[in-house]
Amino acid sequence: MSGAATAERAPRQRFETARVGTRAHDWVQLLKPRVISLVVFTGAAGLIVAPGRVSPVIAAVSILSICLASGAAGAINMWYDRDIDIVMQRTATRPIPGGRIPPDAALGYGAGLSVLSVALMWLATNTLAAAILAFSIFFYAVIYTMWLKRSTPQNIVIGGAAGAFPPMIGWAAATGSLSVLPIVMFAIVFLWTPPHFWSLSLYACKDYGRAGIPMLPVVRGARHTRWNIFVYTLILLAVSLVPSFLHLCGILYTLTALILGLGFVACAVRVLLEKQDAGGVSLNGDKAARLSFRFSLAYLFLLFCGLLADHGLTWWLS
Ligand code: HEM
Ligand SMILES: CC(C)=CCC/C(C)=C/CC/C(C)=C/COP(=O)(O)OP(=O)(O)O
Repeated sequence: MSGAATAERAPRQRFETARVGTRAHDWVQLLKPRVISLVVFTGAAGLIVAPGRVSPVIAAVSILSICLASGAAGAINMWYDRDIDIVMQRTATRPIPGGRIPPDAALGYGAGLSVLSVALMWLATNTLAAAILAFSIFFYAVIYTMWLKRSTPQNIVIGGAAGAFPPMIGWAAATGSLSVLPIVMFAIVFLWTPPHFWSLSLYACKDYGRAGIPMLPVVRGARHTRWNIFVYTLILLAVSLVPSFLHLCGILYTLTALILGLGFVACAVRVLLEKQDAGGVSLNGDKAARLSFRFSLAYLFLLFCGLLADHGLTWWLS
């Protein structure tokens, strides 16, 4: 090959590589990968603390199924929400509003991955796990996204159930049944979701208002939302201690839940006391709400780490 031909092709090859790379990145972004990471972690925790032994291959396929299902639901959510995502600053550059993935292709991708994830779970484990997985996709993609999100300020209180199922799915995958602990784990994620999301919605309120989405601070105001965050963190603290009162967990979990829960309540108190105008709108760049949102992510991750560590310690001592 002549030197001139090589020189001519090199920049073109670089362009093709960049384009392929960018497209792959967009398909991954459609799955909401960072959200998946925490969803999968809570699902894996349910699977690990369940009684009995699961083969590593079955465990891996179960976790992969939860990962694909969560991503599939995210892709369908982004397909349906393309009209509002384009109006909101936070979401305007997503692959569909950004014009990089056609809406029909995103829907096909989400639907295909949904079927694949449920089929994989069913083949690898049992009907109960596959059924709850299918219901979670339906709940997030249809009940939350297509119905509740645009119709009521209680959208995420009810819709939060979708994201709370993974620990139950993990447990069901391992045992073929359910029990008190996975139901309490469901309740923890369910009660965690409102303060998690409302903290963010306090500083993303303008975006939601512009898109006409009836999120709590848009409809009932920032002050009401601040109080709701506080109340939910208190209830969450109480419910996170239920496994301890029922003797389902040991001291390691109890201490973790207590310290993290008090930390989350402290964040909520800062949100309540943030310098604000008469309507509760922050005069401080929503510093406290931003901290509370970040803390919510650390809280759930560390609480489930505490549960796993406690489980490991009990197993090691027995
Ligand atoms: C219906 C319930 C939920 C709602 C409405 C909600 C809402 C949100 C929103 C709007 C964001 C910001 C995303 C962005 O900036 O692109 C976010 C971030 C996040 N959420 Fe949730 N969430 C919910 C449930 C969950 C659940 C169940 C989990 C995991 C167990 C979770 C984990 C995360 C994570 C890890 C992030 C950070 C993502 C990032 O850094 O890009 N969320 N959530
Ligand atoms: C197993 C399985 C199917 C799990 C589902 C997990 C689940 C429900 C995750 C919800 C996470 C999330 C980012 C919701 C926000 O949606 P949004 O549309 O309000 O937020 P957006 O404006 O950022 O799109």
